Amino acid sequence: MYQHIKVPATGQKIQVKNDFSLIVPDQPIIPFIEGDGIGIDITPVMIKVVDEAVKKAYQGRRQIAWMEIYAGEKSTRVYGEDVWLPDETLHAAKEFAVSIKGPLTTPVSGGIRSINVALRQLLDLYVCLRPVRYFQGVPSPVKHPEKVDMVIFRENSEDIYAGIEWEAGTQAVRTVIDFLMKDMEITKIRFPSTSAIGVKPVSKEGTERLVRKAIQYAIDHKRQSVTLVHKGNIMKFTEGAFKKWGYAVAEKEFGAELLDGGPWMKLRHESNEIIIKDVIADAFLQQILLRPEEYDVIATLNLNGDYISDALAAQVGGIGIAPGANLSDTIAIFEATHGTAPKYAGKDQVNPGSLILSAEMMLRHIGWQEAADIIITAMENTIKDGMMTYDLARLTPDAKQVSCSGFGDAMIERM
Ligand SMILES: NC(=O)C1=CN([C@@H]2O[C@H](COP(=O)(O)OP(=O)(O)OC[C@H]3O[C@@H](n4cnc5c(N)ncnc54)[C@H](OP(=O)(O)O)[C@@H]3O)[C@@H](O)[C@H]2O)C=CC1
Ligand SMILES: O=C(O)CCC(=O)C(=O)O
Ligand SMILES: [Mg+2]
Repeated sequence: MYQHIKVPATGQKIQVKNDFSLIVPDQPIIPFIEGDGIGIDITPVMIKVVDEAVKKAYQGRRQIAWMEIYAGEKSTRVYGEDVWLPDETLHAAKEFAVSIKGPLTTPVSGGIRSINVALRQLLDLYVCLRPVRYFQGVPSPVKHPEKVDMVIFRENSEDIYAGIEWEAGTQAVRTVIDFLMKDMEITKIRFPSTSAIGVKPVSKEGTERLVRKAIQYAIDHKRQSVTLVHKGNIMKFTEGAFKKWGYAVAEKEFGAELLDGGPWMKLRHESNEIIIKDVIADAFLQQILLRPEEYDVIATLNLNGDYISDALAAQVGGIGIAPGANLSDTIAIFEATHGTAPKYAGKDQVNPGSLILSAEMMLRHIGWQEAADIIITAMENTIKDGMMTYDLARLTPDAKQVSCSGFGDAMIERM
């Protein structure tokens, strides 16, 4: 059935029920994409750590049957030049429901469009979920990194990531600019003959489904607030509408009520009260440095979410320990927040923590909490003992610097 993907004979498929809950066999087949650049370093370490945690938690009763699927540079070697994202990779991600991936390269300016974004869009993985928390002992540029405990819900299917843009100087951009100036009577394009144009679609449906997930998460995890982060003062009909539609979801679907006359709202679920608020994106970026304790669950658009993810990751010690997940109602692909860090590729040097913590999220997603807990404790103890990869070690005077694989081994020793 598959051309290059070898389905392990020993495992079984995870199934998704009509209510979107999962039926997880004891030997689930989990597809993985190795990833470009440092993917070659971090992915094997992640698999080793996860296998050990699962072994410790379930003494052989449960085991992941890993199945390699291909995207990015490795795909072009397996399937042939120019095949960056084979159909069967998309098919496997759907069929097996839960996967994990390493980072994939996207060239700047020309060349292919992002395979990462394509995966999210083609599979309609509309939530990019990125929790940001502090691990004791990690060096941080701020005085109180422990005050950061936020969960970012980044809209993952629209905004300027839709890739609708036309290059300056082309016939296509001239057609678009002519249309804007003649038919739409736009007079504000400052340099029409040398402009490129990009389009930013933001929809009511896309906003509602994202904000719905963020509020539900806040309810399920007893969080204090959901903040809609937008630049609605400038982009009124896209980012401004995100704010308006977001509040409307809180009111209509969750029964939230205006707080002190609004626009902030509050909703009550059992004994928990959740504040729904909004903040303009630039103000948010300074406030997360000054008063991070005031922010909890964050719901935001695609580009804002991209910037915020890296900024918050830095605040708790960097992108080496920043995990994430791309989710639809039926499919999940876990991945780190960072990219391929090409200068470190193949050097066994970078921090595998982000991908390991992404796998920890994956274990929780399939209900294997015991294995996930083992990973968290091992990560905490490894860092507490001063065992760190270069990124954290260079900022920690007493650190015992370890390699990428050395960090994985140090975690396993502490399980
Ligand atoms: N989801 C994905 O697959 C993503 C892919 N990308 C792609 O990755 C490529 C490179 O992007 P770039 O902008 O350089 O961003 P990267 O995140 O790849 O790297 C930027 C810097 O972050 C640090 N870093 C990243 N990963 C780690 C790690 N695991 N451990 C320790 N430090 C780390 C390094 O800092 P230092 O130099 O200080 O040591 C590195 O130079 C691009 O093609 C981009 O499109 C980018 C983001 C996400
Ligand atoms: O697709 C890419 O190359 C970059 C993606 C990215 O920055 C992200 O997912 O945070
Ligand atoms: Mg990013």
